[in-house]
Amino acid sequence: MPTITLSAVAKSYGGGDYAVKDLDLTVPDGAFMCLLGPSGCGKTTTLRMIAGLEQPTAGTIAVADRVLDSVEQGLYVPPERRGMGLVFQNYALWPHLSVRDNVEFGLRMRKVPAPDRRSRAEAALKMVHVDDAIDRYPSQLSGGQQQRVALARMLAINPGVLLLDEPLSNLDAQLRLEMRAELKRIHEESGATIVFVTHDQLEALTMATDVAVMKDGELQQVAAPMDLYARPANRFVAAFVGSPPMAIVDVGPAPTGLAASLLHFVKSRAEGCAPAAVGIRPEALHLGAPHASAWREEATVEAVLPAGSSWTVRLRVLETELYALSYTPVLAAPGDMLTCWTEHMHLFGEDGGRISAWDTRGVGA
Ligand SMILES: Nc1ncnc2c1ncn2[C@@H]1O[C@H](COP(=O)(O)OP(=O)(O)OP(=O)(O)O)[C@@H](O)[C@H]1O
Repeated sequence: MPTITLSAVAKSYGGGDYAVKDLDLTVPDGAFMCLLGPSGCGKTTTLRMIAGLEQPTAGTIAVADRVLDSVEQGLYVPPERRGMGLVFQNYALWPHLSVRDNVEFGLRMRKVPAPDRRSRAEAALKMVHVDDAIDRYPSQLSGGQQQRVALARMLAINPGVLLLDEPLSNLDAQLRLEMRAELKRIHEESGATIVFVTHDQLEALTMATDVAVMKDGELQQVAAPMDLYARPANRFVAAFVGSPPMAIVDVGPAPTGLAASLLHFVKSRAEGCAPAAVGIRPEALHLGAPHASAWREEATVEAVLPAGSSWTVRLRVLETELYALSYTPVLAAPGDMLTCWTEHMHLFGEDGGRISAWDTRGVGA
């Protein structure tokens, strides 16, 4: 199975702006890599370059030791010779062909003999759990089933690399949830290397083995989902990943109120540490009796928002609004005064980058 390597890849559509800038990215063999970022950050362009649908302006793309694009060497392998399967948001199935024929279509184009075609189509449809609808037409299927057929069509050609561009965005919330679990299972069963484009951080965190976060055409961080969440490399990733988002408080150069309180705490724990901003995730902000070593302040409850299994509380702390997320019932009412506290802060420097030494409290100590 193949590792995909992008080296110093850039793409300009003309006019001096770059959709993708100097991208170095390795998608490990068998990974489920999500390209994550806000609209326009270059995710689709990156995927289309891997697919061969766009040619890079600079750089090299290789799969295993086979170079597919090299601007320097004037080398370019067209999409149909890359051995990759693509599924896009609009997964057009042929309306006049049955599910079986839709899936067999790609195999027919590749001149696979009929009996082999038949068994491969059946196996692929079985894998995506729509084998019971094999003789139906696309109009007789739900959106989720159609999406599965589109996937089966790709899986049947047995690609080493599967490229998916927001394939779940046309589905309703329930189906999206189901399909996320299905895609994970399909990834494990097929062993394919998957690159998946999404702007939905939850989708990325739940499915991926590796997440690459992009902003303005530039790679911000590549990490396993929990590492990305626990140790975001900079303010952008910290604010983009997590819901409700991390509160990020600017603490320099002459902080007052909450900023002063946080900075005072940081300096008391790590002498010489001078962060520009302090971040607190809502679920790391607790209410009630604090741990001895924790940062704490008095908070006024502004609103309690129960959501069945969790409680979001809007607090006012030293004139600043903060959110706390609790997974145990919060029995407070607006106007109540409580102590809020945390032991988990994220520190960011002047350049927005994470001060990782703080995570082990080695800063300035
Ligand atoms: N064919 C094109 N011609 C000119 N500019 C383009 C073209 N395709 C994309 N762009 C520009 O390149 C930048 C990156 O676009 P891209 O579609 O890769 O981003 P994205 O992160 O996938 O966004 P979205 O989630 O909205 O699809 C954007 O500024 C976009 O306007």
